[in-house]
Amino acid sequence: MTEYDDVIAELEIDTSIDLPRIEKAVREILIAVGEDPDREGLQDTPKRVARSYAEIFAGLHQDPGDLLATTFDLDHEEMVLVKDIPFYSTCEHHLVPFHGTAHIGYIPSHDGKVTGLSKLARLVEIYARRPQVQERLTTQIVDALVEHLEPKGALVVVECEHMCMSMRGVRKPGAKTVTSAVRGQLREPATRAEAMSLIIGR
Ligand SMILES: Nc1nc2c(ncn2[C@@H]2O[C@H](COP(=O)(O)OP(=O)(O)OP(=O)(O)O)[C@@H](O)[C@H]2O)c(=O)[nH]1
Ligand SMILES: [Zn+2]
Repeated sequence: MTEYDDVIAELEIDTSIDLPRIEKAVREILIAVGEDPDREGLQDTPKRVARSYAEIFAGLHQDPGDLLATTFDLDHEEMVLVKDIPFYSTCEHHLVPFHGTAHIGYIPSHDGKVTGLSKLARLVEIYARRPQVQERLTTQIVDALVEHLEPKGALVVVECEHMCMSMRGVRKPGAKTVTSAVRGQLREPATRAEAMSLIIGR
């Protein structure tokens, strides 16, 4: 039994996340920026950051295959689209947040294999809760759909604001980055236009 066991259980954290090591590193960062890690307000900060990192990087230890293993046969071969899925991720270049919304559409396989709608939002979480770049987040989501649902087509659109462009660096708050990844039948202009109009027509 370690002092971290209750945290690991509460947050359902994968035990391969090394909480004491994060804590040590955060203490070092505080010293390096010129702070006193032993002053009252900062005493518990390394521990808090370790817990919060375990949460925001939990996706590194989660398998989208497990998530999408449960499918059901609905005989629905038309487009399914879940839009405006909010999420937070962490920029792998600066370790500050980027956040926004994801839109996921797919046309089920010939046998109408579909997944639960919540699983699409959970899929976003698995890939968002990692050190990320927006482009990779977008393609990982669409490729997981293709691999595990074998849809006739799939499309993912992600819109984000990056804190590394807002609070530092170029300092352009409000600038939005939009990325998309399209596979299969959704590459066809008419089908793609239908999906995009469903996303934009909010
Ligand atoms: N393509 C892409 N770039 C990103 C993403 N997140 C951050 N970046 C960019 O990564 C780049 C890193 O550039 P560097 O020159 O190595 O780092 P930097 O000196 O901190 O750059 P500035 O942010 O311009 O101050 C920056 O241009 C960021 O805007 C992302 O999700 N996708
Ligand atoms: Zn960044």
